[in-house]
Amino acid sequence: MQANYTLAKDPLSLERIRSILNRLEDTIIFSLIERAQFAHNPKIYERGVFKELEALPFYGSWLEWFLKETEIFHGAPRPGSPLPDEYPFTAGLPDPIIPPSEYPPILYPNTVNVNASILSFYIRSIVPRITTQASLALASLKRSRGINGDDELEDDGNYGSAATVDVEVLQAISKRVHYGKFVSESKFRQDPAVFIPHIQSGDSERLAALITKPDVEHRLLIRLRKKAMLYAQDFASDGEPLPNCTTKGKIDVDCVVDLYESYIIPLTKEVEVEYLLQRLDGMSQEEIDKLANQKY
Ligand SMILES: C=C(O[C@@H]1C=C(C(=O)O)C=C[C@H]1O)C(=O)O
Repeated sequence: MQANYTLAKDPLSLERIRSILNRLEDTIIFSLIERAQFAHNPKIYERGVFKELEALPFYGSWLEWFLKETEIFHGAPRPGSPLPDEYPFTAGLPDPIIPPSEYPPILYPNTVNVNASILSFYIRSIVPRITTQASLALASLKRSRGINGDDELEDDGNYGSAATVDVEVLQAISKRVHYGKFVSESKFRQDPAVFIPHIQSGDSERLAALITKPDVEHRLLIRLRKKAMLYAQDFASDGEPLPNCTTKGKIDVDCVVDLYESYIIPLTKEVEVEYLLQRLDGMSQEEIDKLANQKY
């Protein structure tokens, strides 16, 4: 995913960064709508289920294998890579065939990567909920044909399609959450002296309070619900929108809002704080004092 900050006049404008976060809402909602077409297919998230993978050899889940192969093919950056808006889910990736392009060093060097948390909440809390409608329809169809094995009722066999969409959703959520580093750098540069004492004392709570903007979050959740309701709307063959009383729409709107409220926003703020806690690493006290008096 080409970094879209390299050509920007002011890549750290908070307004510009927030517009990118706003646009990523659309990508995430539409990717979730695509995933909701398939049943839960829980076996693709369990390790040791697909013995064919162990012959490769690979000992992760079906989805972890899709993530690994996709990230190798895309030449995903590795820790310390100059491409600061994409982060790998897979550890120990080989060097990309084509060396990564050089990007202007906008972020301070850091090791923050929360993709393990993203993968965990996505598998445990998001996939089961957004695929409920498809899974229930499948279960009803299977029962009508006398198939009752519980582990099969949520399995439509679309393991490749489901995992392909899962990778798209995970990459979009990862980009959105890790854009918190750009937000954090932008806020830090607005007034370094406000942040520096709390970074030096390791006061995560105080830093979290400084970066939290409740009004921005409140407006985001209202906007997100309206977008999800609109994008999920079903239409009749003549193009007339089907009223919500006759159809549930393409996705569970409450689940989309909960994804942001309970997972994406808190994790973005965690990235902002963790990035700030590394913002002075390697600096001398003299450099920090100079920074405290600097206005970008
Ligand atoms: C991303 C920002 O920082 C925080 C995180 C937000 C989010 O994840 O949507 C929104 C506002 C802030 O609490 C911001 O200020 O825009």
